[in-house]
Formats: sequence, C-alpha cells, structure tokens
Amino acid sequence: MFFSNDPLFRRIKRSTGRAIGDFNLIEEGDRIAIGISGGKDSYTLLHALEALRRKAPIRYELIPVTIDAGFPGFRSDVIKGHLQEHNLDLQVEMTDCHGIIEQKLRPGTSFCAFCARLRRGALYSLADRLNCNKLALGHHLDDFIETLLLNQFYIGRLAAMSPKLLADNGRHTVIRPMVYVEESDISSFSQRYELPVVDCSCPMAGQGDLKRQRMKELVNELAAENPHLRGSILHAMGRVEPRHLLDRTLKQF
Ligand SMILES: Nc1ncnc2c1ncn2[C@@H]1O[C@H](COP(=O)(O)OP(=O)(O)OP(=O)(O)O)[C@@H](O)[C@H]1O
Repeated sequence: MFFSNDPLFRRIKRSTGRAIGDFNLIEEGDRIAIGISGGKDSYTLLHALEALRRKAPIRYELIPVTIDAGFPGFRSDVIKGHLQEHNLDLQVEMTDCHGIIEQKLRPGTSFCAFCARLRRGALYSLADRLNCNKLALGHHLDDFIETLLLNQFYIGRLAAMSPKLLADNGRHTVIRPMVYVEESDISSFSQRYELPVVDCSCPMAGQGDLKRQRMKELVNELAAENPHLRGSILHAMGRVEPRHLLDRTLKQF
C-alpha cells in the first residue's frame, strides 16, 4: 500500500490495533463485513483494518459491503473502483430505502435517522447472507464523544456507543475499531490521499445533523483551550463510577 509508511497512517493503524486488543474486537476465524459508505471514515477504517490483517498473527476475513439506498446518482462505481485499485472486492447491495422513506416517513421523524435505521437493517441482512459474524463500522472517537454529549444534553441518559456490541438480532457483533482515532487524523488522511469520497445523494445530503454539528463545535472550542479534552472524555467513558451517580438500579440508596 502506497501510504503504509506514512506516520499519519501508522498512527491511525496503531490506535485501531490498540482498540482491537483492548476490547477483543477480532478473533481467529472471524468473517467481518465492513460497511463502506463512500465517506472518509469507512474508507480509512478499511485501509487500517486491511493493513493490520496482512500482518496479524491470527486469520480473519474482511468483506467490504456497500448499501445503495436507492437515491439517484449514488456512485457505488466510484467506491468499487477505489477498492479495486487496492485489490479489494466490494459487494454492493441495491435496496429501496429511498422508496420506503417516501412511503413511511412520519412527520417529526428525522429523515437521516430513519434512513440510517433502514441502512443498518440492510447491512445486517447482507452480513447474514455473506455468513459474516461481525460487522465493522467507521465510527471514530469524535463520534463517541458527540454521542455521549447529545445523549446527556437532549435525551437525558448517560450513554455513548460501544466499541463492541451484540446486535439486537443476537446474531452479529457490531465492532467500532476506530474508537481511539480522532476525526482530524481521518480528515487529514482522506485529503492527503485524495480518497474518492461520494455522498449518499439523498435530498438531505450536506445538511447534516445540526445538534451533532453543534456538539462538534463545542468540543473543538473546548479542545482549543485544553488539548487533553478528548483524551479525558475517552478515559471517562472507560471509568464509570456508579457510586457518584443517581442511578437507583446500580446502587442502593
Ligand atoms: N450506505 C452504507 N453502506 C455501508 N455502510 C454504511 C453505509 N452508510 C453508513 N455505513 C456504515 O456506518 C458507519 C456510520 O455511518 P454514518 O452515516 O454515521 O457515516 P459517517 O460517520 O459520516 O462515516 P463515513 O465517513 O464512513 O460516511 C459508516 O462509517 C459505515 O461504516
């Protein structure tokens, strides 16, 4: 791989490897479907996992998969072309998430959240069909931190995401190996190697989630004052002290 000696890529790879070890994300014989949206995060995850796989002392398989949600203009061919350049194959699954959203989206429900749920369902079914026991997603440290803050500020619960979670269907384990990787490193990597980012081509593309965007700005602002901020929040997520909280199911008062 032409970027394998780049210190930035090595840092991303090292952080990914550390998370794999800390949370026991990958085991001998795993068949791991890896969700490739065409965004910077999942491309970076794929390159990091593939580089680690080649040197790993255990054997596992990576199966890159893309859900085409059916929005006209989605360039799965661009994603496929990029993977081919790296000798990787891509399974593209055509779905009608678009049609289902048009029919079933109720007023007040977020378009993007509904679409994400449908895509996730399609990813699970595809992983099933491909006999994969795990599904890897491209969430990174900033996604974890933003989700933690969103849940506290707007939902009223203390939760982020798990780096390893058995899906509700009980069959797949979802893994998020980039939990230690900062988004800024992913952005720099994506720009430096001109990864061919494609958007989902939906009517909401580029508008994003405003509340999440606000959390991102807040974290950036505070991190400018305190460079250890992200590391501190990461530590906090791994060091829960129920004695100093109010949860009556965790502690008798
Ligand atoms: N259409 C899709 N096909 C396959 N996997 C997907 C798809 N959409 C999302 N995913 C997976 O879910 C993860 C989180 O999705 P989300 O929509 O939040 O994208 P994101 O955080 O912007 O990441 P990316 O930069 O990879 O698009 C992605 O990183 C990817 O692994």
